[in-house]
Amino acid sequence: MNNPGFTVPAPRLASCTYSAPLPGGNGLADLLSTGSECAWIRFGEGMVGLGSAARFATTGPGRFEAARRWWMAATAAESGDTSRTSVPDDGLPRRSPLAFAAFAFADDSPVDSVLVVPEFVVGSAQGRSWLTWQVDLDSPCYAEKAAAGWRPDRADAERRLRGLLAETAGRKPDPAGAPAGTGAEAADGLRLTDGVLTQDGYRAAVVRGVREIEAGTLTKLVLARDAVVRSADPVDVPQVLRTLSVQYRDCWTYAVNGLIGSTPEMLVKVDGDVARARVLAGTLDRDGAPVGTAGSDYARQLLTDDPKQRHEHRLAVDSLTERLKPFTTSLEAPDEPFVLELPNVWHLATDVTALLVGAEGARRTGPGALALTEALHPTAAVCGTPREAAAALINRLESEDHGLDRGLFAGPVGWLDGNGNGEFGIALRGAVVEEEHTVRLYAGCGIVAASDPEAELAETHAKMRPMLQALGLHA
Ligand SMILES: C=C(O[C@@H]1C=C(C(=O)O)C=C[C@H]1O)C(=O)O
Repeated sequence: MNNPGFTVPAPRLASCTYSAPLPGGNGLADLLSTGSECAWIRFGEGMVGLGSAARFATTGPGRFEAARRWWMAATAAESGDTSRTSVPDDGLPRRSPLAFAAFAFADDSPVDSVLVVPEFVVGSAQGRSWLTWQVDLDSPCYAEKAAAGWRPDRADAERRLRGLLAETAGRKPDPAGAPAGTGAEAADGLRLTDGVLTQDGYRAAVVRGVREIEAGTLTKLVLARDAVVRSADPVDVPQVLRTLSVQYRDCWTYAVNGLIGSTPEMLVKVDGDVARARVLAGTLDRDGAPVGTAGSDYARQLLTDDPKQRHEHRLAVDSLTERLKPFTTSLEAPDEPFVLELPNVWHLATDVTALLVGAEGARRTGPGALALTEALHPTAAVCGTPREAAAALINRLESEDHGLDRGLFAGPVGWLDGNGNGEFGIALRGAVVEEEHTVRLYAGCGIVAASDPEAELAETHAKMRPMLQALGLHA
């Protein structure tokens, strides 16, 4: 690699992974303590990253390619001993080295897309837990030892982990000073305001979007708005994530570099030769809806049987399958969507499964998670149809008219390993921690010819509800 395309040299990562109980003996989410951890949790399982071994930041249309090249260089030292599957040998998921990642939605966003390589990754899946220690062999701490042949091992890992946990315990926010997270008192110190794209601005943008659709420029467009929560006390990010991971168990709770949330939508998951996605589009607020069986009937009537919702959903599924297909030897996407029930909303959902090309032989020759993410992002679930026309109109109606840059919102967020495996969700139902007392929330809706501005605005409220409630607001 003569011209890797980055000025700071890539690290030379080495790692060791071993079976171990979760530190502290509680659940994964309980490892979140300072707010600077990385996280990826669903149904109580997943991974939490502690500390930092290396980091890469980039912007622009080449952000995925730059990240991919940096990651290839960083993991080259360990890439000799890999098989493609993430569940090999002694039953431990082979996910090392591992980075958490978040990418900006737009090619021209000034916001950094990042790869974060935590020093420790604590993982849990199928009742097993493990620890991975990752170091940069060229960093001042290890260079001399590494030159003499040293490589990370379990004994050193355990020593280092004890040190790291003691350090972070010292930085833990004072629980007495943290917001309680529920109840009227908690809401007292919190203030919710419109963001740069106000609610009035949002209605106006939807009207203009519908007009463009009627004029035939495009078929579907996703428009977003932002809102800001300011808190008298520092925002208790670990508590917010713990709440989300418990209340939205079926969603992927994520934290990377200040981007936090719990998304129900999977852009692409690559495990060995198999790629999976969960496409969502078509939303119904559960607030005020009938409960129990009556609720399911209501959801079926207003989602499954509604041509507007079905149309919106079909466009989102097609945008994913058309772009995924060239990388696959077989692809399954049921014609009939199912209704995904979340605590705040119902969605029309389609799960897609595909077998990737290059499935023969011992090593991956087909695309990895990051290459697929680049090919698939942005789908019509968060951009529109056709993609280019929708992206241009989003730029006009959100950015030029109102100064809203989506930043990492609606971009891919997740993790990747050194073998091309990984999971990238779409960063929805989330927020960016802008500073200790301020978080900016985002939510968007698919706009089609039949869209009503007031109903779309109401839908953004429903989509912000999980984060608002986790922050302690009554929403
Ligand atoms: C854009 C968002 O959600 C997307 C839009 C949806 C819709 O318009 O029905 C549904 C799920 C997501 O694909 C969001 O949550 O902010």
